[in-house]
Amino acid sequence: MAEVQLTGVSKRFGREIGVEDLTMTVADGSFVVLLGPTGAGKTTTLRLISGLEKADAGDIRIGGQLVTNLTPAQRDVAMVFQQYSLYPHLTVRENLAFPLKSPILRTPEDEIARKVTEIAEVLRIPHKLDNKATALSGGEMQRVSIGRALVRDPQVYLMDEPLSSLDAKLRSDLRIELKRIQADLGATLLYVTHDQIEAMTMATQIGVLDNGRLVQFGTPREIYENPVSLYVASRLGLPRINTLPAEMFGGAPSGAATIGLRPEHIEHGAGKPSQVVRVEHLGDQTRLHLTLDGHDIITLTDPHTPLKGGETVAIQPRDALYFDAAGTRIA
Ligand SMILES: Nc1ncnc2c1ncn2[C@@H]1O[C@H](COP(=O)(O)OP(=O)(O)OP(=O)(O)O)[C@@H](O)[C@H]1O
Repeated sequence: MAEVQLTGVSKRFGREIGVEDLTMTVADGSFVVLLGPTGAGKTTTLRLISGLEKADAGDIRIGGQLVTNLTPAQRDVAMVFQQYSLYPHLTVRENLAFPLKSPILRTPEDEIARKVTEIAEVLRIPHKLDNKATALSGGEMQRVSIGRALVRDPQVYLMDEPLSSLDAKLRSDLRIELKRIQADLGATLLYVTHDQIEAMTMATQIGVLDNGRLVQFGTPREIYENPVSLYVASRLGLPRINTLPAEMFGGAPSGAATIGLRPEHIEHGAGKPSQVVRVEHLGDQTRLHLTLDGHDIITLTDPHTPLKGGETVAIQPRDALYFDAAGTRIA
């Protein structure tokens, strides 16, 4: 597979910023996740790499080769979209085989059959191989779409929220499968998601986009534990990071305007008394909704907590994050 390198890439749509001066390297064999709210430029980045959009400025290299002026087919990338794109009149088998039948590839028939069977098994649809694409559930269609990318051996895979239309169980199964397949193939994969569990568990690196600009690039742990700004800190973590006036607990560093408290930054049992508004049992976590001097705080607690709404619990920060008035991290 190959490394993807973006250097100073910009793309506007009229006055709208798609991406702005984007410089990023997706190393060979890495799994990079792009995070950012809607409109941040994630899809535009994938479309620029695949050649579906043309950059206004900057260079894109795949495997060291400048591809800025190449067509999508010449770039040899495989893209999976959020919405499945299958040939409805073909069977699942024919849909999966289609990318291998390109005259350029000249894949032998027995090799095609072997790859199609292998991918169908990985995606758990071998019993559907002879169904028409239209005779599948939405989740099965999306698995075939992913399969159509995986049967190929492109320079890079580009995936735009490929699991978002699937139910929770299939999504978590495929998350693990996709990560395993990527690691086994040593594939280079650039992946867009809004799902932070996908980002945390699959990514080797995460790139955070803000209005077309790359504001931080690092491992999931770096992004979570050492965010450069409040914006980045707010992209990961459930419940979301709590933000309070910096001086609320005393001891804030000079220049701090906001203290950012993730659940693990909130110690219970000492400090300032806060009111319990509600204890929320979500099954996999138990959330404690608190209020302190008119500020709402959401944190986590023991599932067997005796705390109830109306009670008081003392809290204090531990290893919290501090930000200045512009949201830049200062401590
Ligand atoms: N074809 C287009 N024409 C006009 N504006 C566009 C076009 N494609 C993208 N944009 C604009 O570029 C910006 C970035 O869009 P993009 O789709 O890359 O965001 P995104 O991060 O992928 O968002 P989402 O999470 O909603 O998919 C947005 O302001 C969007 O409105």
